[in-house]
Amino acid sequence: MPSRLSDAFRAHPVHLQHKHLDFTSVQELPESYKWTQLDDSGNQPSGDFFVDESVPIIDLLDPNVLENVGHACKNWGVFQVINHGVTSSLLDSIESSCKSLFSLPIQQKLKAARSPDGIAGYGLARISSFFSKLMWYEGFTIVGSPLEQFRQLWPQDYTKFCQMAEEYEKEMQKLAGKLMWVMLGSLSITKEDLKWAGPKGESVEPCAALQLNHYPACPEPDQAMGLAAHTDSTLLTILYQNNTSGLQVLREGTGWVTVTPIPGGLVVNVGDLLHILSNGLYPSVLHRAVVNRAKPRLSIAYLYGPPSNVQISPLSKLVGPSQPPLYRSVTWNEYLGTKAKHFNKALSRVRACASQNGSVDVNDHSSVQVG
Ligand SMILES: C=C1C[C@]23C[C@@]1(O)CC[C@H]2[C@@]12CCC[C@@](C)(C(=O)O1)[C@H]2[C@@H]3C(=O)O
Ligand SMILES: O=C(O)CCC(=O)C(=O)O
Ligand SMILES: [Fe+2]
Repeated sequence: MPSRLSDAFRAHPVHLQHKHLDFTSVQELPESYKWTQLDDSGNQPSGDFFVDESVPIIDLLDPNVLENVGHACKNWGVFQVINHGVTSSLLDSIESSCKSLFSLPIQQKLKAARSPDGIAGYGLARISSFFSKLMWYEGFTIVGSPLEQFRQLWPQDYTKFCQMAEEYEKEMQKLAGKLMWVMLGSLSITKEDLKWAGPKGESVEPCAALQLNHYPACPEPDQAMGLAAHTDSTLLTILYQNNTSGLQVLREGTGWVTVTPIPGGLVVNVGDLLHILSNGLYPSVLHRAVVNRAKPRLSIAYLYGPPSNVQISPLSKLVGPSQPPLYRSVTWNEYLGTKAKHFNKALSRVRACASQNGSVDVNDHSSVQVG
């Protein structure tokens, strides 16, 4: 059983033909990038034009923060956070470094290509193997120190980039720890209830990945897909998006709702592991990224999870005779492997007794087709 996050995909290598497009030279969308409704998992009418609903914005300094976060997690599985303590100068720096990174020639970026059974590096979206059409997307995954890969990629500039990425990871780790306790606190879970977080609640070596996402401007955005609908496998994800819209979340009964960027704001979403811990009370939100004709879009996701070999299961405080545990226990490593194999059916795979009692997964996106 793998015990480090970077070993999670060893048993389930993802073989993507590395057909990398030089997006800058394309005038017309190639057939292989044209999505129809059938290719698009979970396609629902877009809520953009008629929905007067928007993802909650939460001020982390608000005295009612617990209640507000609880409401957002329960009803949306996502919120935007302000007054989070991460400086706008750090957000600006990482954004501009990512811009330089993605503007390198494709041959150079491929020097740091992710291997089929690896976790870190440059490449197509990992979930691409579940779809017959390609995404208008390129990404870079960083786990721990990015030094080695960036040395190959950027022999002159890598130290500056690495220092900044490490500072960003440090700040995100602090914020993610804080957010985790607020999100759990909103369920009346205290630090004593979470054994793996240490006696005082100090998180024992949490695991995390930094995902740099780039969606170039697209000649036919209505037919293209940036990043197909998925949930994150994390406890929670913190996403910084530049000032270009593209992120959409699926709201039951409404459809796709755009998460409009707010200056200095960060998007926080509930991941599958928090859904499991909360025994299904907090849904992990299905989300995707669409593209546009005018401007490239950048986003930086901090994917935060528990130590990779800790067993995660519904918290005992949230389980009782009338609320049986909905999921069996699973480590993050094991769950990432399950996700690599079963994608949007991964949660159902760890569902307790799903086949015996015939119950339906409250967060089951298995109606979502994979191509
Ligand atoms: C820790 C991780 C979560 C993630 C897979 C990864 O190894 C690093 C990238 C993450 C990401 C980002 C885009 C969507 C996603 C489903 C994917 O394919 O790669 C997530 C993965 C996840 O949360 O399962
Ligand atoms: O680019 C976005 O807005 C979404 C990115 C995302 O979902 C991810 O990195 O997991
Ligand atoms: Fe995501």
